[in-house]
Amino acid sequence: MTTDTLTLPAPAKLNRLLRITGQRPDGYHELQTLFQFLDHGDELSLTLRRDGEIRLVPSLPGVSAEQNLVVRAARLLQSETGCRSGVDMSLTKRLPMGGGLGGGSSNAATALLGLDRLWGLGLHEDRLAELGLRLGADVPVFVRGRSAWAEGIGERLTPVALDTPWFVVVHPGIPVPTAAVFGAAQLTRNTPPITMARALQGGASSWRNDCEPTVRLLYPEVAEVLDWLGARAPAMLTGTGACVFAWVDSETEAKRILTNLPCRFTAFKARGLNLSPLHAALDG
Ligand SMILES: C[C@@](CO)(OP(=O)(O)O)[C@H](O)COP(=O)(O)OP(=O)(O)OC[C@H]1O[C@@H](n2ccc(N)nc2=O)[C@H](O)[C@@H]1O
Ligand SMILES: Nc1ncnc2c1ncn2[C@@H]1O[C@H](COP(=O)(O)OP(=O)(O)O)[C@@H](O)[C@H]1O
Repeated sequence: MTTDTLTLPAPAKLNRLLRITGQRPDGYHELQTLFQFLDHGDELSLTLRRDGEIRLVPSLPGVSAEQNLVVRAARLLQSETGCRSGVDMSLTKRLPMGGGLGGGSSNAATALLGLDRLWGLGLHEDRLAELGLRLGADVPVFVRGRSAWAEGIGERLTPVALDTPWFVVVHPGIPVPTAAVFGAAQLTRNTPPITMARALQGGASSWRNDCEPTVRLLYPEVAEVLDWLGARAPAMLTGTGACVFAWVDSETEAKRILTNLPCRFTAFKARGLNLSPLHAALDG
């Protein structure tokens, strides 16, 4: 049976570890990172249009519909496949923009997989991941939908099963643009690469984020969150920020930390997942 409307999750990700091991001639940084999904995120609704039009209503504050990654994903899919169907999209945004939670990339992956289903394209996951990479370095992991060890700029992915604690994720109330962190002179760019086995062997207590010292220095609001949360549980930066996460043993402990949150910060609690809720929804 075919359906005319799909409503799908676009989960957040955390970078449980992030090492910057070099820089390519085109300026992009080579990373080693561990990606994990959360059971918290945005939601994208897709309704089939037969006239080929692609619409997003309403658009996000500060991002025109044309720049929005879900519209760009839909156009890319149309131009690559010659598909003549269109779509009406609406996005329920819960993830902060520029938060290091991969919201835009996750939205793009949900659009790619959702439209592949809605338009009956039947594209292979490898092809969708390749199209995703053209939209952003973080899109492929959301297309694949498994926790992963990532290398290159994040596109060389090996699935892994990570521990799945409860997390408290705190946003300092300011965005941190990815390009500003990667453009900073003082950023560490020469961390020696390690094997995935060694990274996993060390466990969460050994995992670090190479962006953290630079982000601390450039964004005192993030440093404040790192100090506040770090005093309550082990805490680190996700991606290039702005969000900081801490891992705890139970939902009760997560709630306890949230109860005392200073009102200048926003926060949520979520469980770590090794399978993306998008894939669970599409397979269910
Ligand atoms: C570093 C990560 C870790 O997850 O951080 P967050 O953005 O999620 O915080 C990501 O790989 C980010 O991926 P994504 O957000 O898709 O980045 P893009 O839009 O492709 O790149 C934005 C800009 O950041 C720089 N950039 C990005 C990725 C990379 N490996 N090296 C870079 O130097 C480039 O200047 C690029 O123009
Ligand atoms: N659907 C979208 N959701 C969020 N941001 C988007 C979207 N489409 C385009 N963008 C642009 O991408 C930028 C990075 O967004 P986001 O993915 O939320 O941050 P991060 O990569 O730090 O997790 C935003 O500041 C915005 O300009």
